[in-house]
Amino acid sequence: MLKDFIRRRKYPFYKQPDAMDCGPVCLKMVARYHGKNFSMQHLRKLCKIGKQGTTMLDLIDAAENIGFKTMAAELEYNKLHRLPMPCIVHWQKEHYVVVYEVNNESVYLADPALNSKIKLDTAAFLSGWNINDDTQIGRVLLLEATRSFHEMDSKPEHKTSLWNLIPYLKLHRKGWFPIAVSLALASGFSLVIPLLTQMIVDKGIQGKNTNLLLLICLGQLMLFSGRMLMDFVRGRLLFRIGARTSITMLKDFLAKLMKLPFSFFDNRQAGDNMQRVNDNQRIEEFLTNSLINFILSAITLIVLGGVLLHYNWQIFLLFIVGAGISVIWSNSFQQKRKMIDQKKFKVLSANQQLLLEIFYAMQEIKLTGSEEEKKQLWEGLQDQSFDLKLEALQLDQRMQGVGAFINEVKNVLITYAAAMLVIHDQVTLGGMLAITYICGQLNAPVNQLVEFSRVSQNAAFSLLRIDEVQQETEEDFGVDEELNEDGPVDIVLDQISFQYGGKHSAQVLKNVSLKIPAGKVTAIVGTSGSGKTTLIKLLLKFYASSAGSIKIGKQKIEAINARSWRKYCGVVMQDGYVFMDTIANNIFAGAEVKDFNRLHEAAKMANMHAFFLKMPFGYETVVGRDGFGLSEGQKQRLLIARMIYRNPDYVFLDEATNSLDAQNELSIVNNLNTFFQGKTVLIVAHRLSTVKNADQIVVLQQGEIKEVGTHQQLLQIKGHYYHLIKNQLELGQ
Ligand SMILES: Nc1ncnc2c1ncn2[C@@H]1O[C@H](COP(=O)(O)OP(=O)(O)OP(=O)(O)O)[C@@H](O)[C@H]1O
Repeated sequence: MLKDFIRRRKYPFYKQPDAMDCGPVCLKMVARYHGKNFSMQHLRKLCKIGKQGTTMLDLIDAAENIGFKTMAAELEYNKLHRLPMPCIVHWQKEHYVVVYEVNNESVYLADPALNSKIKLDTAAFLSGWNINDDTQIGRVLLLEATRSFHEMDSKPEHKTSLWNLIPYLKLHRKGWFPIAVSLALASGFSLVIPLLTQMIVDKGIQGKNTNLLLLICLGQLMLFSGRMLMDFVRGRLLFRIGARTSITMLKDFLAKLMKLPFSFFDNRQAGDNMQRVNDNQRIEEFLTNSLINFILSAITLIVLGGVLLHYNWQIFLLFIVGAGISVIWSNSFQQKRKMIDQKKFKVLSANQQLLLEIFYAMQEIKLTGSEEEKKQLWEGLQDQSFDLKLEALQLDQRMQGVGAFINEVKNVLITYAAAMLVIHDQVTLGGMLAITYICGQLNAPVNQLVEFSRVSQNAAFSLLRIDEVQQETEEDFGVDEELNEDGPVDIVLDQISFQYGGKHSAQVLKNVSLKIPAGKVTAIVGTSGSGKTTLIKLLLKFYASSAGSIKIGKQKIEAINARSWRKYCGVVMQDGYVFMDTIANNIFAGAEVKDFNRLHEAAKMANMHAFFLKMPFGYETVVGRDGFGLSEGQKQRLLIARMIYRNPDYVFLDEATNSLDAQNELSIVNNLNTFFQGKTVLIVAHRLSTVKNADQIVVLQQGEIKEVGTHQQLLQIKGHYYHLIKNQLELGQ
């Protein structure tokens, strides 16, 4: 039994840093079980993790890449115990967990979304594993470590622990000295107070010495005042150190984020990055609160524990046994608490998701009349949440009630034992009071030490998550070449292929070869989803192609520093963003020189000058998400003005005029045609009016180039282009 317990404790467990990391973390746990340590960064890359996480096929590829022989199967529950363990199972149709052991009543599993391993009974396991409710069948990925796995070198994680905070703390050396002094004095106080208590009784009361009594009380008063003053000063110092450390860390974090490639943000949910900002706050809380509480508790325990031992070793032992039983009692509830936490977490996130959807989709809800449906969904979640809260409360009450009873029994026993010692003249009455005072003072530190182990684990995990971002390769790491700029040059794509995910994901671009000539306008047309935006993103170095090469003049795009390249590009994307800032600053965005004459010119070309002048504060009016509202068409024209102000050599427009009315479009397209003179331009558009004057038109269908030519040439061959724009021709555009 004990052997089983020890063995199970050794099963590796890792928590997933990001919402979509369950696949690679499961692989990490299984590899660790077999003795190899692979970093999350490495496994994430192998799993080709995207916003939707990893597919079973990509997980298999990744496992085979590190030397596992794999077999994926759909299997009946009663066969699970015969499989080689550990294995990975598909969980609740959207998640992966590791199963370490299966026996008659229970399944031991490691769910990376939780804080530690859990044991589930068969019914609970089946409810998460079953493919559907009527069967006892689920999906499993079996992994066998082969020779090549054992011969492979580990690629361990960059080492992170709470010690990594030391360089940050060193920045505030001066503040730590007074804190250390205040802690030393605090420990002195905790030593002196029980001794003073004893003196009051033994010397003051029993010796009927009123002067001494007064003196001790005065001394006690001064000690308390001193302690309060020190707590006050320490609180301030800690706040400064914690807040400054957190700001420095946050600054480093944001500086790093800005240097990361676009794919980093594309592959993660925004919530994961926000979570990392919260992680910084958690570390601040750890430094300013938990760490000092821990040190204080440890000092109090050592000093008061020593004094108690000095008074009487039997009472000391009684205290240790009592405290030990109470800690074991609270720990015995861990498993149940974890399971309730898991359910609570799910309900909470579903609740948050639903509320967000209700706020964002209010228009659709009203239009479709689904108010009642959404309300019922929400109420259902509230009922579940209520049941879980009640369950948690009952558990807590049982735990705390019995815990308090154990504590009281311990206190009564100690009082009884101390009283017996007084009766047998082994301890004075003052000594007895000092002992009960000490035992009372020791309860809180014991609980705080237990709590600290949990808080420090969370802080270490937060630090790991922040450090993971610090370890990511920067967009321009080792890429120093500037663009050789003597005016625009040709951009040449040679056999470009691209997939967003792993090798099993869809090919978005297939062998695309294309010359975008310097100083000319190239238009790309094609049905929705044919890869037009993706092509622009490759040209802007947001992604690297899976195969083939892109050259800007004679330089390979991958050799050119991305920031240097983008300096020469003016882009209006389909989902371009208007910052919450003034109109002027929105147009100046990223510009080194702020020239108001040029700003007005750009706005005029985008047909927005007159409109901006009519705004409440003209060009100083704040627009954007929470600013003054702009229509889609006005937003697009502002983005066009921004692009014009940059006066780039290379222009990329992705459906930049699709929200404009015919009148505005005509006039802006005319202005742009003048602006395009001498620039290399790539336009993605559906509207005939935007593309027909292009020097060359490229037709992209399902990631492949089908036709290239001028409007007239393509009309004549009556192929893909003709069919794409036929309706617009008939409409006479
Ligand atoms: N970040 C992404 N991750 C995974 N797949 C993506 C991503 N972005 C686009 N895709 C997929 O790539 C394919 C091409 O998308 P893309 O946006 O390039 O098409 P498009 O031709 O610009 O379409 P539209 O005319 O509708 O804007 C689509 O099937 C889309 O689902």
